[in-house]
Amino acid sequence: MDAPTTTPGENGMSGGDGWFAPRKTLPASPRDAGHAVHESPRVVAAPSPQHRSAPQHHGTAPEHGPAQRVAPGGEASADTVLIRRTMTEIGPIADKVTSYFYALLFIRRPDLRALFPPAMDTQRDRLLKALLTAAEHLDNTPVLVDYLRDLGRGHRKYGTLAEHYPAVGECLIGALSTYAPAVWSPEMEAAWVRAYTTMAQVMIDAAAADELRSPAWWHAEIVAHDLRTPDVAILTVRPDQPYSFLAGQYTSVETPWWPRVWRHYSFASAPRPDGLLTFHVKAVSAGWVSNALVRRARPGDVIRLGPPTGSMTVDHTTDSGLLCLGGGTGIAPIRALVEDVAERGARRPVEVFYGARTDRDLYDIDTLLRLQQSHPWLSVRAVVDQQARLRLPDALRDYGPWNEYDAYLSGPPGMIRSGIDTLRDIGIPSSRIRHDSLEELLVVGS
Ligand SMILES: NC(=O)C1=CN([C@@H]2O[C@H](COP(=O)(O)OP(=O)(O)OC[C@H]3O[C@@H](n4cnc5c(N)ncnc54)[C@H](O)[C@@H]3O)[C@@H](O)[C@H]2O)C=CC1
Repeated sequence: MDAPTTTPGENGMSGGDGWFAPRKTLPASPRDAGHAVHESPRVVAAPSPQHRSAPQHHGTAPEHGPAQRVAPGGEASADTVLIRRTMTEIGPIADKVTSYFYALLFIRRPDLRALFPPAMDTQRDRLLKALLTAAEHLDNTPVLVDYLRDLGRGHRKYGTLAEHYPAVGECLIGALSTYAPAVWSPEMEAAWVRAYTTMAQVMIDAAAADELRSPAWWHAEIVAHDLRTPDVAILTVRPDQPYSFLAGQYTSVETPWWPRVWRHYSFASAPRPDGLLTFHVKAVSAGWVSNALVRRARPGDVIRLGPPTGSMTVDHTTDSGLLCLGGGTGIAPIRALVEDVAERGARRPVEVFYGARTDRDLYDIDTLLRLQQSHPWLSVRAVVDQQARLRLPDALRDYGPWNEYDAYLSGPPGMIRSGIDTLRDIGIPSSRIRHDSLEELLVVGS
């Protein structure tokens, strides 16, 4: 059943003006943000241990959140239980559900096809990951609201408008109800409608607020292209308008050769007075964007950038040391963090472990060693797989103690996972470990 068989209005769904119609205007004050669709008072469940450590975004703390039907004592709310039941049901057939969802959407709203890339492979993955992430955090209001606000802001660059959300919601429910018939019921549908409507409103409000402050995207001219290894290039770009971000964050990049295909890259420098931005890009197999940026891009080419995002930033309210692990091109944001500490003039110890498979892959070691020479508080150690007794995260065990340090991890997802285990094992609490979202990393740099 891969082809859509429903037509608009089936599955109890109305047309574009149906029950998903969102409020399009900005709330009167920031305190009203996200409130419009709530019927019950705000109740925030205790964050799960896994997320208690999640660093806060640098913006204002979220005040309101979706999915307010939270049971007392931090148990999952009735809606969350229902929604997770659907997710369990569709998990094994997720590919089919997402294909069906997009087929429904493009049949009902052919005009929306132009917002998506010609090839939909990664896009399919992303929808599912966004859904799973939202479902996972449904009762964890601050985390979910942060996530949705980022998602709403990030969707501006695709040309997403408030009026698109009803169609997306209806097709999503159409796909879920078709592929989860065993668990689907009027209650299940009502839970999804409530959750989607509220989540969509948070995204719409975040996008509307962002529109008052920032462009939807920036054009940026490549001003330098430095091929450091046959596969790794360092690109320096000049945005056409001021671009403000924090060291440790990342953004999305679109090349002229693959329109509407966006990939994430971290800023490899702290904000500079000349406004230039730097990215480290490794060409990976089947990576359209990364291959274009490494092998095809030249000074003078113009790329597009989305807004900055990510919370792997330095907490300047403490003077704890920074323990930084950068694997491969994951060293990019670590270098930005080092520059950030240097610019503040703080004498906090910063210990960088730079992991690579071979000597040749340590493409940025010279810069880091130069920084080490001029900053006595900085120590840089290279861990090369071919020579090391221990792989990158395990190498930490030979040094320390690390109990006065905040840890920053950046690199391949496997390295981050084993890094988290090692750090916990050597006594660094989760609340002091920072890294980018693993979901995002799966498409970083491809
Ligand atoms: N370009 C950028 O701005 C950023 C890139 N990244 C991510 O960094 C990664 C860089 O890839 P490559 O340069 O090819 O790195 P790589 O695969 O060559 O590995 C770099 C280091 O990580 C270690 N490592 C890899 N897998 C491991 C595992 N499962 N357990 C323990 N250690 C492991 C290796 O031993 C090596 O020391 C990509 O996944 C990219 O998405 C992350 C943040 C920013």
